[in-house]
Amino acid sequence: MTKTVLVGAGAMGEAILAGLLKSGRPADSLVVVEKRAERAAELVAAHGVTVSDDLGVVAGAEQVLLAVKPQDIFAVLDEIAPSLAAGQTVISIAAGVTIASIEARVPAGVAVVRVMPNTPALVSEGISALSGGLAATGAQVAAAEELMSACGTVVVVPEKQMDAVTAVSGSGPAYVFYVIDAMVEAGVHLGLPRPTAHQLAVQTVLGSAVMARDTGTHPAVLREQVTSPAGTTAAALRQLDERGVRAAFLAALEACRDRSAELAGS
Ligand SMILES: NC(=O)C1=CN([C@@H]2O[C@H](COP(=O)(O)OP(=O)(O)OC[C@H]3O[C@@H](n4cnc5c(N)ncnc54)[C@H](OP(=O)(O)O)[C@@H]3O)[C@@H](O)[C@H]2O)C=CC1
Ligand SMILES: O=C(O)[C@@H]1CCC=N1
Repeated sequence: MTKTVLVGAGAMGEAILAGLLKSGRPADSLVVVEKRAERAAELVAAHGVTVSDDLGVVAGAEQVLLAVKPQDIFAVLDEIAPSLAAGQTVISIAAGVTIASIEARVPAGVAVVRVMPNTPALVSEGISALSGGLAATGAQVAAAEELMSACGTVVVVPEKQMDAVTAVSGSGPAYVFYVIDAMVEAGVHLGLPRPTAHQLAVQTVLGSAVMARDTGTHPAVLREQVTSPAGTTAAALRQLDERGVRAAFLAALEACRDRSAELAGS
């Protein structure tokens, strides 16, 4: 029996697929559904997995992981519902889409688990927040946790926190890449060769994240440790404060949360 069927191997689906395979998950325990022949060939060549254009392959799978856009998920659910049966688990990573709206479209006894992953899953450094639905047993939620743990850290959260989670970690890598890109461009502006600016910016973000994680020290304290009296960092941070960067982050994450909530009805 195929253990897991992945429906949708776009940016996030392929990152999860790569994370699963990198963690040692056997390729023959996975089937990917992809309708476009050209994309299917790419996935076979890159990952050595079985790719089908038939959503009927979900029949009998232990887990069906839906990685399609929120705007497409209900059409996919309506198409696969006749092939699903009690005991299977549908895992959705669609932003905003609620567990109840999925449960309403699958047969009774099909477990639903909602997950918000992020793209660092590709390098097994992702973080996924996960909530189980009404029909999901402890064992089914644990199996979903195990699946996602191949892509990095997993935390279980109440579903009502999912829009906020999306604002912090689901969309979060985009903010970090934005910061890296801005630091590289600024470094080039200051006269550094682009490869040097890139290496300095990426390792600085990586080292800072590892330090925040491994020391457990509050980021404000870590920031103070960099900020010598009347020094260079204080001059830089003053510019960030004067230009409203902290307020911009709050507004950005609020907009993200609100868009996630809107997608519930997509
Ligand atoms: N990108 C991210 O960082 C994150 C995304 N998510 C969620 O993941 C989901 C996917 O997002 P993302 O990867 O960015 O989007 P993409 O558009 O990159 O991927 C969506 C994929 O779904 C495929 N698809 C659509 N309909 C079907 C179908 N009927 N059968 C099989 N495949 C289908 C598309 O194929 P085709 O191109 O051939 O139409 C495409 O490959 C969304 O719900 C999003 O909210 C969650 C967390 C993070
Ligand atoms: O931009 C999006 O809608 C998706 C959901 C979280 C990250 N990317």
